[in-house]
Amino acid sequence: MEKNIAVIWGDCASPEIVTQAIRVLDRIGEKFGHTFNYTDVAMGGEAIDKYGDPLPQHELDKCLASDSVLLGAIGGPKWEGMAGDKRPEKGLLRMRAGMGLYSNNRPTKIWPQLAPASPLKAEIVAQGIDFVIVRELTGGVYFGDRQVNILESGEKQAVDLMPYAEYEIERIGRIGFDTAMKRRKKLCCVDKANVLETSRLWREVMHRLQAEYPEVEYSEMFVDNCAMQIVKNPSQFDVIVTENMFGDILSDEASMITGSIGMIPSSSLGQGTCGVYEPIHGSAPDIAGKDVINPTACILSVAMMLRFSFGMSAEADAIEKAVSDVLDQGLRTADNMSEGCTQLGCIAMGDAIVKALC
Ligand SMILES: NC(=O)c1ccc[n+]([C@@H]2O[C@H](COP(=O)([O-])OP(=O)(O)OC[C@H]3O[C@@H](n4cnc5c(N)ncnc54)[C@H](O)[C@@H]3O)[C@@H](O)[C@H]2O)c1
Ligand SMILES: CC(C)[C@H](C(=O)O)[C@@H](O)C(=O)O
Ligand SMILES: [Mg+2]
Repeated sequence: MEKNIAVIWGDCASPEIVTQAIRVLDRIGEKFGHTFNYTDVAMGGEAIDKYGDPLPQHELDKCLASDSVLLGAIGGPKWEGMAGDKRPEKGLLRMRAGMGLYSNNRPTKIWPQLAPASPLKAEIVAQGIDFVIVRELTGGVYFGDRQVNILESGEKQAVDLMPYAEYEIERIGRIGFDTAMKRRKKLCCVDKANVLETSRLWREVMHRLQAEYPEVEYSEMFVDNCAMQIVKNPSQFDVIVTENMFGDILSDEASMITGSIGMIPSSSLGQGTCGVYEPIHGSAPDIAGKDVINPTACILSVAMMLRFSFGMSAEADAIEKAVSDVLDQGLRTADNMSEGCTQLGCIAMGDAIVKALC
């Protein structure tokens, strides 16, 4: 097969992990007889520096014309303090909206080899950590109206609105139920229905959908409790469906109990098969240029791309097996290092995963 992939190299430490992910893709191409063509796309800080805009239309068009997009992460201290709509992150949000990627899948699964790297007690880890956060990605407070008003007192007042329409909830709710049907058939809707009107509308829509999925054990949980339960008893979760900002926060928390944020990939999809695949972490400016960032989340994002956008399951399995083999060999990066293991840098970890693919 031949596939055209838009590549967003990203900012700070991001190009280091994207480099390793492309090496893995190239190796998969050789091994399975596929051709992957790459088109560079500037987004975030790189695009601000080049074009004065975090995602010019011509760069978004390259993403729209591709079979899928591979992204590291954007943003960093160099662009802090810029106006909200000029910041690197605005490019990411514009891409998600412009490509209609309302469904973000963030798998939270601990690799058994990484159990010692989890900050949770061994007995909690032993009960199993394997759930998916289905995060709504193009609505809510990220995309609601914003204002800065001047009050009579002369003070500023900032407003970020959190709108959700029924169709936005229904389409992501359906994905939550469909994901649960393919797994252990448990779905938890996480919200703040004790306070927020949007959450109450979420529940109303979810209850309608629930009738269509009688096999799914459906539950609801307040987001503050969920944050606590993820640490106390993560094995209770199979699929979590939640709104944009709650999903952002909970997925970083959830990643850590698997040993490191550097292990969790994600897919962002809408109606078609063209999606964006990226690690859930950011551009890690504090470790940029040091060859210490863990490339695994970006490499596993490639596996998700192959599986979900290109229907290449055997190829995706091969990447995941290579990651598992490398962990079996006791190879780790600094973020998930534990006693008795060998610490590698980003490039050496990429080398090890590519070698394990051979
Ligand atoms: N999708 C994206 O492009 C994306 C996602 C999150 C944050 N960001 C941006 O990234 C920038 C930095 O954000 P931040 O510092 O809050 O979050 P971050 O995820 O970049 O880093 C948080 C901490 O985790 C560490 N870390 C992250 N990924 C790692 C990896 N693969 N291996 C080892 N350690 C890793 C970092 O070194 C840092 O100490 C900000 O500009 C933010 O907006 C972008
Ligand atoms: C960079 C930021 C806009 C982004 C988000 O909040 O969605 C990031 O944190 C993520 O998790 O992808
Ligand atoms: Mg985030």
